[in-house]
Amino acid sequence: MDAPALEIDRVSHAFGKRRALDDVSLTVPAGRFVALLGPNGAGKTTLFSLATRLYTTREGRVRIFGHDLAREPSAALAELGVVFQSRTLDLDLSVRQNLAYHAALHGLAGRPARARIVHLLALVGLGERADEKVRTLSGGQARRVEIARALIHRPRLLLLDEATVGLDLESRSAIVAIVRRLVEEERLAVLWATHIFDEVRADDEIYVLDKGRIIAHGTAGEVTGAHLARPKPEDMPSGATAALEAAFRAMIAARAEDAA
Ligand SMILES: Nc1ncnc2c1ncn2[C@@H]1O[C@H](COP(=O)(O)OP(=O)(O)OP(=O)(O)O)[C@@H](O)[C@H]1O
Repeated sequence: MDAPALEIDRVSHAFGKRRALDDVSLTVPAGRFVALLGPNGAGKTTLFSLATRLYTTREGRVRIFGHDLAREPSAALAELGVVFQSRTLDLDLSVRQNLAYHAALHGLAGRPARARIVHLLALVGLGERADEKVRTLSGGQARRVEIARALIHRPRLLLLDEATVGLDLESRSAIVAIVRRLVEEERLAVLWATHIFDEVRADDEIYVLDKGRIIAHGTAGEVTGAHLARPKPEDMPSGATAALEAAFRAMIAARAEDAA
């Protein structure tokens, strides 16, 4: 059996006195889509920064396909692709140039690099825009280039931090569909961080992060059921997305009451 794509094992992280992550554990199995749901400030970006070794993990362990990130960083990071929340493409280079530059950083050049770029741009539906400057693309298209770029070295795990933030509904749906297809067809493992409920399906495995702690884990359907046991009639949600959102609000409210 494959080692899990990602194991976050009892990880904590503080910025000075502010504890951004507190004893967080989560697992993304190989070839699976897992969502990390949390409001702004929950700690999602901090978790991504630790999983990509931007920050050093001082408490707890991160393993990628069984490779300990602290002890075997090269082997671990070779399996990892990441799309950060903030945009990082060079706007004045073409789509192809952006990808070629990134390929070179991974030691991929010449014909194999060119072929990989063509393949990935087709995968994200941008084959025809390869020679246009990134500046001419829409926000959603630029995000799709970032997904292609993150996959250039054939990682088996992709982390996406609020990849659809600021995009219109149509662009968001296109990106979610591309990522889900990569999971189904290419057996890519994905950790999808979001605070947008309609990106999560009832049968998706989710972790709910709030104020640095995992407060719920299960399928979205299970989490919704557990936290909406006694909904008030006026709160009865009309669909799966609304149900998850209502459950989420119930959890956060319960935690706020406990803290008071
Ligand atoms: N570099 C930093 N220095 C100090 N505090 C930080 C730093 N980065 C994050 N924090 C704090 O850590 C907590 C978690 O922030 P983080 O950015 O990880 O959350 P998030 O879930 O990604 O939210 P968002 O979606 O708004 O980015 C917040 O209280 C934030 O203010």
